[in-house]
Amino acid sequence: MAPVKTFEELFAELQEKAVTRPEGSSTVVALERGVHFIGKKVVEEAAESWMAAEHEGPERAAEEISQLLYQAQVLMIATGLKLEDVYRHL
Ligand SMILES: N=c1c2ncn([C@@H]3O[C@H](COP(=O)(O)OP(=O)(O)OP(=O)(O)O)[C@@H](O)[C@H]3O)c2ncn1[C@@H]1O[C@H](COP(=O)(O)O)[C@@H](O)[C@H]1O
Repeated sequence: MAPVKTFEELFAELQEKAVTRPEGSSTVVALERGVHFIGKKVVEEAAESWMAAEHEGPERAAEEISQLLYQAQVLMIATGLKLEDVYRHL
């Protein structure tokens, strides 16, 4: 089983990709396409999370929610936000 990645670890990984811009990174492609594109992905994954939770069971819901968290992080990076900027509203 692959090691578990935390929310903070994923964010640090994405921040580094945003700086180093490695080839083949889906995050870099999304950042190049911009906030409008990423925003649509957030909405898409939110809808898929809802549908999975209501109709497809917890395992599928977990998969879709992980993608929602990923897309939310990409949106934060595209907007120039750090985790702390969001956490202080929690
Ligand atoms: N957790 C994710 C993650 N979740 C979703 N996605 C991508 O988000 C994009 C949009 O999702 P879509 O649902 O539209 O894509 P799709 O092909 O239709 O997939 P399905 O929803 O149909 O399954 C796809 O390219 C997914 O690969 C992710 N891309 C990357 N990560 C992680 O982010 C890190 C950096 O990844 P790279 O930037 O690709 O190196 C790595 O740790 C990755 O595991």
